[in-house]
Amino acid sequence: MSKRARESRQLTTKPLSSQGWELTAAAAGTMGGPAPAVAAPDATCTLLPLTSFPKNKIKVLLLENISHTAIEMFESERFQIETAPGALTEEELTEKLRDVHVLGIRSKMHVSDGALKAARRLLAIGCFCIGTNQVDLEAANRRGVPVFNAPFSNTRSVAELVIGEVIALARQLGDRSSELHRGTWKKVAKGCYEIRGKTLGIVGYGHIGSQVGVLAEMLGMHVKFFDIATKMPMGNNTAVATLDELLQASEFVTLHVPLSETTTNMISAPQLKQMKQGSYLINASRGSVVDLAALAEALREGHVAGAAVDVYPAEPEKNSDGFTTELQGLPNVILTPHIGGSTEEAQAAIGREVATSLIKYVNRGTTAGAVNFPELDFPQDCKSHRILNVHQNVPGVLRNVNSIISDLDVNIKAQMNMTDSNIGYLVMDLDKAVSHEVEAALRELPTSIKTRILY
Ligand SMILES: NC(=O)c1ccc[n+]([C@@H]2O[C@H](COP(=O)([O-])OP(=O)(O)OC[C@H]3O[C@@H](n4cnc5c(N)ncnc54)[C@H](O)[C@@H]3O)[C@@H](O)[C@H]2O)c1
Ligand SMILES: O=C(O)CC[C@@H](O)C(=O)O
Repeated sequence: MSKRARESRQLTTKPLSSQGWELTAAAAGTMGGPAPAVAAPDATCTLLPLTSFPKNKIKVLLLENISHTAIEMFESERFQIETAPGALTEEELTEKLRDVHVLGIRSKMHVSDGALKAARRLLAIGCFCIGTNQVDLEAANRRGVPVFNAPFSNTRSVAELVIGEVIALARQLGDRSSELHRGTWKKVAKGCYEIRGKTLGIVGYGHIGSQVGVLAEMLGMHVKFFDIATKMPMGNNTAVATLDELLQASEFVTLHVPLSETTTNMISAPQLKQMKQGSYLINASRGSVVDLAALAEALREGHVAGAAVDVYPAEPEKNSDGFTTELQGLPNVILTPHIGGSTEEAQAAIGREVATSLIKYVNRGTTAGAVNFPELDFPQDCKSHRILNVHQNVPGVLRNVNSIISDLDVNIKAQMNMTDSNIGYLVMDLDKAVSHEVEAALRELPTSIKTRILY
């Protein structure tokens, strides 16, 4: 008998008694909203507690004005909730994360490996937005923390803003409006155009880019796109082979790529030179995709006739903070404070979507939709007791885990393990509850990163 097996013989199974916090069907039903909340347990599920941890000890920290729809869902779960309107400094976040289980952020809050290291209790991070570049995803993965986002809840809002900006740039609306606010009546047609028949070039033809393409075509524009992946063209949109080809063919260029090594400064002086004389640039992706100094120069020279910019390489953490950019004061430049996805509809939908993912992970260990983690969505048998083990992806982990379990008086009802290049994620359902000593034995395995027993 192995040493581990001998040790595990002393471990016990344990009847679930008053330690369990029972999620009643009524409580689950109050989550509300059109998006599916955590599925209500069926009637038989009330025979066993669905979680073996006191839910009111789960601490949720929500930064950057996350929608009330998310707050209501966490409240229904009876989690403790703390909110703050803006992002924190790294030091403030590191301090706060020491006893937080769930962190919710939007695009401003940078989550570094240093902050994650101190976050010993952190179970999951929710980015209540599309972009996840603000989080060190690799570090979160290595530390066993899945990161969730809302991949398309604000897609339409961004696409509509971009279409509005195409028209606003073509008609110099920003300048005309500011002039009238200052009392200057300047009725001109020079340099103002219809968008019908013009070419819109889309860089990055994913969720947002393709939606913009559909709307632009409905307004009579020709639409071309460039993407590093092969994409199915919508309607009469056509793919081009290179970024230069797109820039040379378009009156309007709009950017919809994620921030990455390949997209940082992808529009800089050489690319701006490739754009047509008198064309327009729109950036509602990420600030560092465009070299703003080069854009300012192209605007001053008149080579670019206007620009609409929603995102900046450095953005203020709070609404009250000051802001400067080299684009301020230039003609026909529309500046917006990163509001592409900021509509009532989008924020409410994002709140529900990301809160649902986080609650499912806390309550059941479901990682479907995580952007940095092996994805497991394991059917729930309400009479099972679930163990979750995030571990290093090395040989022998299952052997060691099973040697702890196999000497107990329990049946393994189901077991699923998914791995990526760094970590593995094991979900195991047992027919009986096991004691905290078993949990501790699993946690102490040298390969274990995070271990939880749910119910
Ligand atoms: N302004 C806002 O408020 C706001 C709101 C939502 C999203 N965003 C930003 O928009 C980005 C795009 O969102 P999405 O939902 O369309 O993402 P998506 O993942 O659906 O699409 C991105 C597309 O870009 C392509 N791509 C990646 N690298 C490329 C490269 N080097 N050259 C050409 N194409 C490349 C991908 O293949 C993909 O098709 C997000 O990552 C986010 O940063 C901004
Ligand atoms: O809400 C935000 O802070 C940013 C939204 C947007 O940039 C996104 O990535 O979804």
